[in-house]
Amino acid sequence: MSVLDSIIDGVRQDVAARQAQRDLQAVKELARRAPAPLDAAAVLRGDGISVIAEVKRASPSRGALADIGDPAELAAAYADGGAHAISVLTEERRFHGSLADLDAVRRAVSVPVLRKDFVVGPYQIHEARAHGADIILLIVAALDQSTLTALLDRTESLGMTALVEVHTTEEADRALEAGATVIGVNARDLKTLEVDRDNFSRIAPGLPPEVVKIAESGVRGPADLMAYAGAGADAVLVGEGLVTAGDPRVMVSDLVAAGSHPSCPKPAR
Ligand SMILES: O=P(O)(O)OC[C@@H](O)[C@@H](O)c1c[nH]c2ccccc12
Repeated sequence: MSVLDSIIDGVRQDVAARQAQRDLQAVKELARRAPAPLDAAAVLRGDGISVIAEVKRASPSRGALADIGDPAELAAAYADGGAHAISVLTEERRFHGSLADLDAVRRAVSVPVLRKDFVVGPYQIHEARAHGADIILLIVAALDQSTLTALLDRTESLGMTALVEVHTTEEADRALEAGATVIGVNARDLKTLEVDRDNFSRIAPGLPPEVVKIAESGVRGPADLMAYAGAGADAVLVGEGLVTAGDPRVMVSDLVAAGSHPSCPKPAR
């Protein structure tokens, strides 16, 4: 079984346990009462290269990454450094995240918030909305085509933005077929956990100009952001580099400065 399959197995069990506590109707009601979602796609498409800064406690490849302390403080430091959006891992078993982390971050920042998890069904989307998320991650490799399409439609019907994650050109075709308008190319293969930063430049140029393109994983500093920008990225998603940085606020502001510098390449559209 691949790493991805085993993560999904655990996620299905955890979702079933939560759903037994609070059913879909109840979560939908909470979602309806949440403040309206922000237009994240507009933020990410804005001038310069946007930075999505991730609250990431651990990963399957590295184990515990850093003692991040209070996730609200970390998220506030990211926002203070100029992050355009904040990603919060909520998967518990491998990433040590939680919905409590999402709540804490939502209360701490006013920029768009991404719930980063392994979404397998509509329950998690309403749940994300109920906890104040504006963006949801949908991983093409984890979903069959009809489920992907249904989950994308569900996300949009709640006024949220779907970040549809791909790792190959075949997956990118499936994302477009499903109607994705924001596509993330992950440098990390979720089946082997190997990182290949050139993956973005192989896949992104084949995507339509109007699609918002996000380069995910492997950004260690401004040079990686510039390289992704040169290959057409609208935004970068950065986790490990930030949680292990001595001063996350300063690192975010260095990335934001690089991404808004006149010499930084802009996506052609
Ligand atoms: O820590 P990194 O290399 O900066 O990567 C961040 C982000 O791209 C990564 O956490 C990620 C991308 N897609 C995912 C899907 C599930 C869990 C995690 C991820």
